[in-house]
Amino acid sequence: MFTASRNNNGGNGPRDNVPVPTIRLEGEDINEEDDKETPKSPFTPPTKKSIANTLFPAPNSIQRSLGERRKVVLKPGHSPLDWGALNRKTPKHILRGVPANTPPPQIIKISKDELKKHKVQHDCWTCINGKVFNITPYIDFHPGGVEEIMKCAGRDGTALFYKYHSWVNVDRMLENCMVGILGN
Ligand code: HEM
Repeated sequence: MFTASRNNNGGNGPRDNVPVPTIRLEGEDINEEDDKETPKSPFTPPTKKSIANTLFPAPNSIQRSLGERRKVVLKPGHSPLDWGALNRKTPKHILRGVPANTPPPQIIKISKDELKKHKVQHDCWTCINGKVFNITPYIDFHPGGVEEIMKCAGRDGTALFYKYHSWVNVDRMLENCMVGILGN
């Protein structure tokens, strides 16, 4: 007799305890073995509580340990994807906020006094892990809101940054906004 069965393991062999449906073609012989009642599913249906406990972020993640997520509504055109697009089409010196012929950020030293001068929304720098970034163009794109990101304006924001989101890749996100390296 022909039975078409398919495991739910991507076709790589049967999985333990998982019922496999049997499809019978019309007019074919019935084998008693096949006629047994389908075993009960080993899965219990999810409840609201179990869904809340299993969705992203994972229950034991850093995100959860911070309590309620505090994302804000961003202005239209300010999603993370829009930030990516802006980075692709904007010349780097504009994102860095420096003249076009400025040497690469890796060889520019910035003093703490200079960093302090850039602490307003239209001219805002911060330092994370020793790298100074011009965050002026990013402020409106920050998923945590303007008020939060402005707490690191004109100063070293490393501790605050890691307190809220150690998982965010700041070097990648702000790579085109890097002004220089923090000196003394
Ligand atoms: C300058 C560098 C910063 C960058 C590039 C940055 C980037 C981000 C990104 C990408 C997210 C979304 C995270 C996610 O969805 O998983 C986020 C959320 C957030 N950020 Fe920042 N951030 C910066 C600085 C800060 C600072 C200084 C603070 C606080 C004083 C802060 C507070 C927050 C908060 C509260 C959220 C929402 C967290 C959540 O989703 O639960 N951020 N930030």
